[in-house]
Amino acid sequence: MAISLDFLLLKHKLRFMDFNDKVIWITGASSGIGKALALEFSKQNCKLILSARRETELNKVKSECNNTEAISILPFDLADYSLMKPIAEKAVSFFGKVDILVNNGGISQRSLIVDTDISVDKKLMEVDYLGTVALSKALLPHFISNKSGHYVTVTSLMGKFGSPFRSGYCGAKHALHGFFDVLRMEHEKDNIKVTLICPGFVNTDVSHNALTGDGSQLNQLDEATENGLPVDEFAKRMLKAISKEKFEAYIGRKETTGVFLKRFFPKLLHKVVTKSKVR
Ligand SMILES: NC(=O)c1ccc[n+]([C@@H]2O[C@H](COP(=O)([O-])OP(=O)(O)OC[C@H]3O[C@@H](n4cnc5c(N)ncnc54)[C@H](O)[C@@H]3O)[C@@H](O)[C@H]2O)c1
Repeated sequence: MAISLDFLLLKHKLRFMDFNDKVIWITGASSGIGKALALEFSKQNCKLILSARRETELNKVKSECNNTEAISILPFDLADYSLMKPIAEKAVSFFGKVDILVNNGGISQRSLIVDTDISVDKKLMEVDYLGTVALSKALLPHFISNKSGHYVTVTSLMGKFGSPFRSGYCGAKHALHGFFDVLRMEHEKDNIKVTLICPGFVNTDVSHNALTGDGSQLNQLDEATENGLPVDEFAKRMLKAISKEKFEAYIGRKETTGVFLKRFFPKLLHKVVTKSKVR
């Protein structure tokens, strides 16, 4: 009995050992998945840097976390992707290093291609793709000189297969997979890791904040998102995937089978998604 208890404790310790004394920088930390990650990470013995655009919202999240003295706030807009170098330098200056960058900030979309102004496609690429890529590139010299670093990028199942009403979003999220697969290959020699997290439906304000065809916000919670995984459960599963240094993790309910269908039965997936009432 004593041996099995020791074994369980060791297993538990091993699972979370990775985050001990680590500095973890989370973008999109003001709400939803980013906020849930901040709360979950703050239970570990690590230091956090929380980013999003709104300083007051970030301070609210910080005040709900454990161990607030080990948390710094760094507000910025992912769309200002030419400013990422000084932002990365500032992040490193807080605790002297960054070990894990969680690229979570992003916006979604709810509009048919035919109704979507090209400025909306541009905005989705700027925030979801270029902002994330520019930030990751700005931090790369630090990871290389440390001979260590972990990029954790939240894409979506929509980064693995398409779904109506999300053309620009799918484009940006697919592009992230291309970029980070190459980064993983080019910098394995520098001990740099890449984990791509692909959420299914998670109960957050993501659809509320999604862009419509003219660039305005949808301002409503869609049913599938509302019935999605509870965000705290999602965050726990995401931490597990990060600690295991997975290449990719699909976190959701039955919608994750879409990845398998796309790979082996693409025409069946096409039929299922096209006929689906879930939006
Ligand atoms: N919730 C889901 O069902 C779901 C599914 C798949 C993927 N995702 C992805 O998860 C990530 C988090 O989304 P969420 O569900 O928590 O939604 P959310 O809208 O609650 O959170 C998005 C976060 O990104 C930040 N953000 C948006 N635009 C920004 C900008 N220009 N600059 C800086 N920060 C910006 C927001 O302030 C917020 O903190 C996103 O990348 C989203 O695409 C979510």
